[in-house]
Amino acid sequence: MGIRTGEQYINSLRARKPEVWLGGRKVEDLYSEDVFKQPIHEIAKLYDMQFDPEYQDKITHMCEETGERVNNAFLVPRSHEDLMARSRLFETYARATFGLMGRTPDFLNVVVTSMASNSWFLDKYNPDWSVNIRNYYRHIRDNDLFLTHAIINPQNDRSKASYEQKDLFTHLGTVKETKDGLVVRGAKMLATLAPITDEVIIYSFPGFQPGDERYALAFAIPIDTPGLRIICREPMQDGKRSVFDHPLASRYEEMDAILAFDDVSVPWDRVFMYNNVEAANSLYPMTGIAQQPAHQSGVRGYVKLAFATEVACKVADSIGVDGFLNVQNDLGELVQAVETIRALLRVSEYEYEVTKDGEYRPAPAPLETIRGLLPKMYPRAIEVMQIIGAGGLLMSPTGADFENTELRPDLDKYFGGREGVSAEERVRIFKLAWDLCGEAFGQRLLQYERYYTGDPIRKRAIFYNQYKRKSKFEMAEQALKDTTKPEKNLI
Ligand SMILES: Cc1cc2nc3c(=O)[nH]c(=O)nc-3n(C[C@H](O)[C@H](O)[C@H](O)COP(=O)(O)OP(=O)(O)OC[C@H]3O[C@@H](n4cnc5c(N)ncnc54)[C@H](O)[C@@H]3O)c2cc1C
Repeated sequence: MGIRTGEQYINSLRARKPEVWLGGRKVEDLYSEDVFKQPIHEIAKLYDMQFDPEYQDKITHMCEETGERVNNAFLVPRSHEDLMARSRLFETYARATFGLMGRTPDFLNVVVTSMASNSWFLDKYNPDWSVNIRNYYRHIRDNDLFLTHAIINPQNDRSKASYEQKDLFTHLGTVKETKDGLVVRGAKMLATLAPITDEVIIYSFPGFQPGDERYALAFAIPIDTPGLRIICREPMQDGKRSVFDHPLASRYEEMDAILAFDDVSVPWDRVFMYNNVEAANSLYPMTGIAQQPAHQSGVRGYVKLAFATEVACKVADSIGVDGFLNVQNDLGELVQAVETIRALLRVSEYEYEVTKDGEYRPAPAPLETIRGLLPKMYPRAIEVMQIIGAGGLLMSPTGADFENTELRPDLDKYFGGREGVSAEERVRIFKLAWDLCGEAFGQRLLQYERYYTGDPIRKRAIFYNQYKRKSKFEMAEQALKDTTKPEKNLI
């Protein structure tokens, strides 16, 4: 089949019935549920872009294996141009949602592409596993599927291993093998957008110890597999808020969920590994599934930071405060942050690595640097927006107020901005800002930037340790040598 339209994506959602729990009730018809309607349409728009002549060549390509047109997320990069083709996809999708939706289909499709193209390392454990992941890659590529993933154990007692928790199956683990596959039980989190995806893929960060065998597993199943329960967090919006009052929250809510597996059967051909601590710990380093998706996340994060910066600038301009030195200083800082991330992205794309199998990967150090900087830069952009918007952020009337003819003259008079900025224009700008910096929706966006791919503190510690292993500290050593020379040699 190759690329799907938005309508085909929606039809496949309507055809299945995953077990989704929302606010204490089971969702009967996902598509009619207000909370999900608009996000479904935002994802559908991305699918439709694949057919739009303006974007098609930017974000899709002809698959060599099938001769069909497929998304660039399924491209195994064999040249610098391939890397840039992916980059174009990431940026096009990110711009379509202002970087506010992190788990658009490209994210996990890149993960699976990386896993499949590097799955050879699994052969020494079980050759079926690498065959399964390659076939799975073909399945999602050729049907243009949308995946969620859950790689983290629920936060129960982090001071203990999975097998030491109160119940052996609090964290997702293998219960038994049958002739048809594995039976798994327990929970994983934090599956963003799970209710409106086609499939879920399960794997984990490294760090397994002997004793963790039953938890060392990776597999993928359809999201409506019997026994899989999707427990959603409280929605940040009810799906009924007006686009005027909540221009971003009303459209880009990415629902997050815990996945509870109640003796779920995973067919053998969907098992990518199990019961093997060494294989599970090798998955990240051997397959590039940190690097390739970090490219998507870096581009998306760049777009999101650039968007937040633009909104902060518009707020300042609309009330005529951007002539003040302190405001210019804050906004200049944000623009420089955006430029820093853009430069790091370019370095990662131009100082690429090539694996021994000829796969091109963006350079990891600049991507990890983005990963370390954005959890500081994005909250700072939000803080600057709050500081500049000040009291006005709280003082926006509603769209309904603007429609009231009795009230409207007052609004036009008291809510107008600097010369040339009407009341409605100023209020619209401030509402954009409030969704980002005041609403629960905006707080989630901030938390996402901190944690979307692991703990930034531990990630930076790993980054430092890698640097320490590689670095010979040559300049410092040279300077030390110089100071041991007799003084006369120093002139
Ligand atoms: C909005 C959002 C969306 C997300 N989407 C997804 C998704 O789609 N799929 C997915 O799989 N995951 C997703 N994540 C989850 C994300 O991967 C985790 O939040 C992240 O890995 C951190 O894990 P945690 O939340 O369990 O925090 P924890 O690991 O429990 O950390 C809590 C605190 O304790 C500290 N801490 C914990 N353990 C240690 C330790 N061993 N050493 C030192 N300090 C420690 C941490 O520094 C942190 O301050 C998402 C997260 C967010 C916030």
